[in-house]
Amino acid sequence: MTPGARAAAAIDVLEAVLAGRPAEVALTNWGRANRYAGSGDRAAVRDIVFDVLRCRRSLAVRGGGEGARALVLGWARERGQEALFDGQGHAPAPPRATEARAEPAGLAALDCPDWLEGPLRAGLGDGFAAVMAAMRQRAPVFLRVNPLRATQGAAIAALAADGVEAVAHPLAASALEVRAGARRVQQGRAYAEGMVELQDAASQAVVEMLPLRDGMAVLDLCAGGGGKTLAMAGRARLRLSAHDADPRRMADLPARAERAGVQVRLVERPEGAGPWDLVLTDVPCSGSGSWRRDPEGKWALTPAKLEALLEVQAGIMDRAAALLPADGVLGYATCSMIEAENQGQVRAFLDRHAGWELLAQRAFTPLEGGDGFFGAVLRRKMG
Ligand SMILES: C[S@@+](CC[C@H](N)C(=O)[O-])C[C@H]1O[C@@H](n2cnc3c(N)ncnc32)[C@H](O)[C@@H]1O
Repeated sequence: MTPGARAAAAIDVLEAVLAGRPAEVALTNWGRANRYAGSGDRAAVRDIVFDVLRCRRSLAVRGGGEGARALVLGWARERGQEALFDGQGHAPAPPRATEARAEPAGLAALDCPDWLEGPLRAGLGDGFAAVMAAMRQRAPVFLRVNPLRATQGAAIAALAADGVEAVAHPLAASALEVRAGARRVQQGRAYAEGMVELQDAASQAVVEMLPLRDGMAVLDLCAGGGGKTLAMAGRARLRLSAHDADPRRMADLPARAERAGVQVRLVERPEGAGPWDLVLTDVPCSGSGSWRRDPEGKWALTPAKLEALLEVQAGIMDRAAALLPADGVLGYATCSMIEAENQGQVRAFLDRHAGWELLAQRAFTPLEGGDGFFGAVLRRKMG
């Protein structure tokens, strides 16, 4: 496909997305309907679609409209590639007079919905503009080295043999940043043999905040696919259990655990299945820290949805607290940069629960390389 034809394909996909279809589904449907498109074409169309979704507000200004064609026109203009719209072959038709170009300013230039400025500024302070600008870019690909299967050096060498160039990243001792060959990771031997997992560096750093020691009984209360369960297993010899309110989310966990050489007990009802020394609550959140990877979430979030999430998060923290004895540790994590979901939840928890103390908390932003993340470590005091 020519670059112009790829832009036209992205317009088709984005039309489906704007009509309400999730981007991943729209891309899969497009791939099935256009079998002639090779893997390079599919990857290029995907990149345009996600570039546009990350920067939807500013590109609408640049492209002179809110529709899929205007958004992709804005995307092309931002890159100095308006000439792709030349109507030749399968390329989109040239810009119309109504598709006037303008320069986005203020929150539009930062691709921030108006209502989110306050909640985000509360957490990011003076860093707000720099962080929001960073959220307009593609996220790097990070891997976690699994120490149960390989040393860092052995993992880097095995990845190189797979055609993947990866280097250590300072955010976490276990983190590698992929510099080239990211699309080859999941076809390679290093991945198949459990030496590495795909996991954001800040997500790994949050797990490194937890005071894990050999022999501890640990529950991952919101385990989902088990990314953090497996990361915890790499830190110490733990007696690990995993739970999720929606057990279907843990469907892949047994196979992932086996590949990683980890034993995990899946627990349907944590109440009565303890005792636990540490409970991790990687709670459902706005996802505002991972909008580079999941940009649809930025435009779908509403004040009412955020309020509902805050209630769920507080409820899960209370549930975890009830599972922990004196000296028990509660780990709290979000992939959010909104203060109310992070430090605000920790403050509210300490107000609700006498006899608990905060051992550590840290907020991560994409300016450090990984996703926006938050981690807190709380302990129930003795006596
Ligand atoms: C952020 S995701 C977890 C991601 C996972 N820890 C990982 O690292 O891949 C949050 C998970 O919490 C689960 N969840 C939602 N409400 C819950 C509740 N009340 N108790 C336990 N899990 C809950 C969701 O089903 C979802 O899988």
